[in-house]
Amino acid sequence: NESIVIKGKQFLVLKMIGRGGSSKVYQVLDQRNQLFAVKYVNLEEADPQTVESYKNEIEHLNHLQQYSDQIIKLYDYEITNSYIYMLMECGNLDLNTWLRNRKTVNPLERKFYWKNMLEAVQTIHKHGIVHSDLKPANFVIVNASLKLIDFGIANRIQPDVTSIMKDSQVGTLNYMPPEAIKDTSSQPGKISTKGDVWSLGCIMYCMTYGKTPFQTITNQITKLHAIIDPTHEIEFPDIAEKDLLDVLKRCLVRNPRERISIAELLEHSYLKLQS
Ligand SMILES: Cn1cc(Nc2nc(NC3CCCCC3)c3c(C#N)c[nH]c3n2)cn1
Repeated sequence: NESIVIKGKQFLVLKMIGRGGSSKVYQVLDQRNQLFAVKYVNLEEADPQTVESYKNEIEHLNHLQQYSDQIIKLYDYEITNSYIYMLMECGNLDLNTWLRNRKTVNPLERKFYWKNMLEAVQTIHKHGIVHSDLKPANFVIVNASLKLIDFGIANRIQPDVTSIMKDSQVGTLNYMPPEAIKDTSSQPGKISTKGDVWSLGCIMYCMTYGKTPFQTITNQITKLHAIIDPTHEIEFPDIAEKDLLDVLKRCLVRNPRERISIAELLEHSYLKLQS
């Protein structure tokens, strides 16, 4: 097995967890047999703007460590002109893989994961960051809680055609809010924090009904039209947890101004622990 040296510390690579474009994530062991995740980014094919976006993401990740336990721990990092190494805490599994493998979700587990996701996203919003591309692969399960692993700031380095995009959920439209599609200015920064609420609502919809609201529409253009079409009613099959049904309906409101906020979701009766 190969080893990686970060800031003079040696790590033994156990396996590659995932890869996307020019970045790879490894599961590694340090000398004391502690488990870590190392994200490696090859900067050789990255343009200056992309390098800057990665540095920006790392600075924010480093800064937000202190504000919430629902942000992945970043222990160290090394940036050179040709690569980036980020030494982070290692999750047991990402939420996308976990959702795919689980047929049914335990209601209490779902409620706890929802609280974790809200807290993570509230933390980045409080520091002026809107993710705008939230999906299950952005969260990992560490012991019993969910942690956010990226803020959607770093550009996806255009992969060389040979690289197999195993990064499971790159480019999925299933979590995209209507305003991001309709936003004629198409300035990403223009999307408010309410866009992340829509995406979180799609994740919770999937944890409730086993699929995202528009997953059955396979044609991407038809899907985009359905997301923005007010006459296309999203189905909410009846469930025992009426509070959860209310959460889903309030997150999946097409008008961002009428959509529930993160702060209101954290006060919602669904999160009150009795039941
Ligand atoms: C499948 N699986 C995932 C883990 N754990 C894990 N995956 C991480 N990224 C994964 C890369 C592939 C796509 C899904 C996220 C990171 C991480 C970053 N970035 C920081 N810590 C992590 N821990 C164990 N199995």
